[in-house]
Amino acid sequence: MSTSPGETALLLVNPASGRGRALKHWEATAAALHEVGFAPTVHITENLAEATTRAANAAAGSLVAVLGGDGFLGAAAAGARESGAVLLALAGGSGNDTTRRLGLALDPVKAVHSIPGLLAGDVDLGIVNGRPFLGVANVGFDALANELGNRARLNLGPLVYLYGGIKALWQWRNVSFTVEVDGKTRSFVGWLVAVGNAGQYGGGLRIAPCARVDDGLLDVVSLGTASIPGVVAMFLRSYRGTHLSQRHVSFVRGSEVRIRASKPLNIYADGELVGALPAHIRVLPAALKVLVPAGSPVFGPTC
Ligand SMILES: Nc1ncnc2c1ncn2[C@@H]1O[C@H](COP(=O)(O)OP(=O)(O)OP(=O)(O)O)[C@@H](O)[C@H]1O
Repeated sequence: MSTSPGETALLLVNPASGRGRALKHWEATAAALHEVGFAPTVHITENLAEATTRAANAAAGSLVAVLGGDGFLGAAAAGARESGAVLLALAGGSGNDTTRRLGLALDPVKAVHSIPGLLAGDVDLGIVNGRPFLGVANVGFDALANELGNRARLNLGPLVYLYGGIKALWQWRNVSFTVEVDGKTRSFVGWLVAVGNAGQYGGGLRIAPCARVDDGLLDVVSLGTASIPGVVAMFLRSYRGTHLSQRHVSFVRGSEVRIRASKPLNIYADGELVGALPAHIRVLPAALKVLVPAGSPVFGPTC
């Protein structure tokens, strides 16, 4: 992205992200924005909705740098979609999965210094029950792990999701899911349904490893009646994205997804609680512009 001296930019900071990680880094991040030619206005937000409003009120084509986690980034993306502002994801959260998946530096200062070499790519936005998301919408065992991780008292960084997953293994009981993808319905008993846009969650789990943000499609990955060792194996393999060929894992791509379950379950998106099933998930192709490095892993052919 080319910049001219004194160019306006917003820096949105979630003081709660990463249990204080964003707060720790915002001053150095603002200074780095100055160094690359911006005159940033900093907003330390009061809540998630403020990220949406601030990004929605930004000038079209202006930079909105988002220092927070996946949930905060998703909220800002919802606003940038309305204004036409260009988003920069800065890792200030616990998992920072979408920032990682886009291929950006995890050090916010380094990411800002890389701006002159970044490109503004058109990125799809997922919408689950009316709420926009960039990364993954998920329901089942992984959503329970997310919920239990959010309740952890200790500051565990990305390990918070591992902690949540271990706790969830003892609590989860398989459910009967009905999943419709572009009109084709499948019912199965199992562990989870994850709908990927950027496709990564949980601090490094590439649950939908073939997901691209520029294909106008969602990658739907389900896990059926695997044993506990089978589930653990799947999650371990998902760090490398090699789990799709595993028994009980199914993968289908489409633009509209409906999910129901045999008992009340909550669906999460970008690590945030959306609400209860049923869920209707769709994709808005090329909905917003996001800064990415050339050769970003979620643009162009993946697998
Ligand atoms: N002042 C605030 N501004 C914005 N969000 C806030 C604020 N206080 C608490 N939150 C909560 O922060 C959560 C979003 O956190 P965020 O995604 O930025 O970080 P994280 O959960 O630590 O990281 P990750 O999602 O990458 O694992 C939301 O649930 C939101 O309600």
